Amino acid sequence: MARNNNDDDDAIDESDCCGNGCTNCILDHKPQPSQRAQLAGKRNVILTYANFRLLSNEAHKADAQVRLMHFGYHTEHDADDSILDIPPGHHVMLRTDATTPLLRPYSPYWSDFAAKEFKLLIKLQPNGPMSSFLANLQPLQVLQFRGPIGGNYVHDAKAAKCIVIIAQGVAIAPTLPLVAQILDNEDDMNRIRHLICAQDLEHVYFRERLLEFAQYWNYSSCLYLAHQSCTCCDSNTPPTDQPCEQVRRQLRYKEAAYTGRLEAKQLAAQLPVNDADNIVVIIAGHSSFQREMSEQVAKVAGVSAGNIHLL
Ligand SMILES: Cc1cc2nc3c(=O)[nH]c(=O)nc-3n(C[C@H](O)[C@H](O)[C@H](O)COP(=O)(O)OP(=O)(O)OC[C@H]3O[C@@H](n4cnc5c(N)ncnc54)[C@H](O)[C@@H]3O)c2cc1C
Repeated sequence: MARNNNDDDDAIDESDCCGNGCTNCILDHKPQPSQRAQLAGKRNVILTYANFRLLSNEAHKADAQVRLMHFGYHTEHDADDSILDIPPGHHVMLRTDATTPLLRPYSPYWSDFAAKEFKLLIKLQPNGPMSSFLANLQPLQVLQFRGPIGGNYVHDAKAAKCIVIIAQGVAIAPTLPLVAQILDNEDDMNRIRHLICAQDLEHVYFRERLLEFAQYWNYSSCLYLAHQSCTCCDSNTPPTDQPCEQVRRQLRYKEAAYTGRLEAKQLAAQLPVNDADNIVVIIAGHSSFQREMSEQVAKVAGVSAGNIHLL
């Protein structure tokens, strides 16, 4: 059961941190009133812990441990003076004290400003305390979220750079609003290379959405499928630049894939040569993945730390 929201001041202290060493910790990135909310003259409901009701909870077709959860703002006194603003690339903190107090960050892949709703893609971790709690959620159950937290990457629509977005597994979620923001703005001349690391094609989340993105002149993507199986290759078959015929037949128009991990050689092929100042790299994934990828992009393309952003 969610707590009553009677502590709704905006103070942040040590107890607001989940202790997992997040790159964008709430202690350094306090939720700030958004420009959009200020322009609209409205209150952003999520700036302090707010109640959200679970509207739907679907298992992903390839993996029952991956859930698509849709939440809507819940209040008994909803005067129309509020909005929900979670800018692209930001996350929110989920707080629960069902059994013991727990705090965990989650990154919405979709949110609606006026309807005050958002969606999460959640991978339930074996034996994870928050995962166990989420696995047993009931329809319409009310949870408490606070945010938006982030701001490590501030997009410049006038920059005309090559934005390389590297996403691992469910961490593709916060990269979708970032991509959509660029593609939806006709005046934005930045180009996006979306490098998506997944175990296999079945685990490429939001594949249809990625195919929609591929219609735009300034978007391209490549899937890195570390454990793609087929009947023609075995574990001794070395990865090649082109997937085998069987995997190729499963790809859709404008879909590029590589059956292996994204490593230095593949990164070097994706990053523009001798143009480090015009490359911006955004990395979404587990902290060890973020560390490894940051080191690789710095090494293979000389991208400076200031142009590498971790979500
Ligand atoms: C900024 C940020 C945003 C996040 N957004 C999302 C999101 O949108 N969806 C989502 O499912 N999770 C997300 N996470 C992870 C999430 O906060 C929890 O860690 C996760 O749900 C597990 O919580 P837990 O309490 O069940 O298990 P924990 O006790 O936190 O973790 C259990 C085990 O799983 C490992 N683990 C946790 N997360 C991952 C991961 N992503 N990949 C591989 N191993 C992992 C931990 O290292 C640990 O060994 C995000 C994390 C951060 C830092």
